[in-house]
Amino acid sequence: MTARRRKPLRIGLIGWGAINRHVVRLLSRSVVAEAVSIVAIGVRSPERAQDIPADASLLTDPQQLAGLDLDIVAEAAGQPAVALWGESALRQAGAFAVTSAGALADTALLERLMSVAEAAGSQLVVTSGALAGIDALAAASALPLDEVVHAIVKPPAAWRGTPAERLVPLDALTAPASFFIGSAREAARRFPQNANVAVISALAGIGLDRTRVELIADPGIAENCHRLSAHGAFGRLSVTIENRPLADNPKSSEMAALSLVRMISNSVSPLCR
Ligand SMILES: NC(=O)C1=CN([C@@H]2O[C@H](COP(=O)(O)OP(=O)(O)OC[C@H]3O[C@@H](n4cnc5c(N)ncnc54)[C@H](OP(=O)(O)O)[C@@H]3O)[C@@H](O)[C@H]2O)C=CC1
Ligand SMILES: O=C([O-])CC(=O)C(=O)O
Repeated sequence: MTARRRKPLRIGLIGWGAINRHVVRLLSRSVVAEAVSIVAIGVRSPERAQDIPADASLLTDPQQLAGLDLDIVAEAAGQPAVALWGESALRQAGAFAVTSAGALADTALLERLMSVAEAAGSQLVVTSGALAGIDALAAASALPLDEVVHAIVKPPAAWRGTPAERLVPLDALTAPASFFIGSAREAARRFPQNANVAVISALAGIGLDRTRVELIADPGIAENCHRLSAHGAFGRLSVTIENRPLADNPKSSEMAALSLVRMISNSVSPLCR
């Protein structure tokens, strides 16, 4: 990404839940702590937004991003928040980093945000989220790709409160159960809290309709796992990551927060890695 490099980097966060709270904790202990400043937090329910960073303003309306001179607005608030905050973020900051990437399965929204970014000279950034291997998949897509398959395997608890409850007996499972096979677009639409990653792999590789996604509940694991495989003119890719779930939200992985921390650190550090 091409955020202006200066110190401190002025960051706005959208959402003050498990991921963004953890991002702030991790940044405050990191080597870039002095080089970043959380200046605003956009929330839906201000009465629930406890313990926000001392210098941050609490925002409830996207128009309040104006005048804050932001470098990055980083979203981790859920898919509806992307449409709600995205246009204003792209007009007011150098970059809008999306964690709820499933929102971008709506092609009209994706195209609208890209055209706002183009007009404003900013960037819509799809963070790698809970995934591993996205850098290689995106690089591989410069040559023809034949197939990308993404299996999302989570413990039954991570699928509670989602349509999986109607497709598989989550509490009675004794072995892994596959309950969805379909396109990345459909996975993200039906499982908005668990399959944002499907859109990340799709946008990196062969798109929302050609990327095949399988969803699995596995009572034998404690981690949120992603198995990504691809082949094409570049060769073959096969990557598995076993993510520790976040203590405050078992649907989300530690790595989703770590990816945001990496993106922010790379925007301010003299070494981008
Ligand atoms: N790309 C990836 O790999 C991953 C993506 N995700 C995505 O990240 C999202 C956030 O995850 P996580 O932090 O664990 O979720 P949480 O549920 O812990 O936190 C989400 C927070 O966002 C707030 N929120 C909801 N709507 C809005 C809005 N319109 N504007 C501002 N804030 C809002 C909620 O506030 P309240 O309810 O109090 O109003 C809540 O505090 C998930 O919903 C999912 O879409 C998650 C994991 C991995
Ligand atoms: O954290 C994960 O493993 C992935 C996830 O929840 C999502 O894509 O929404």
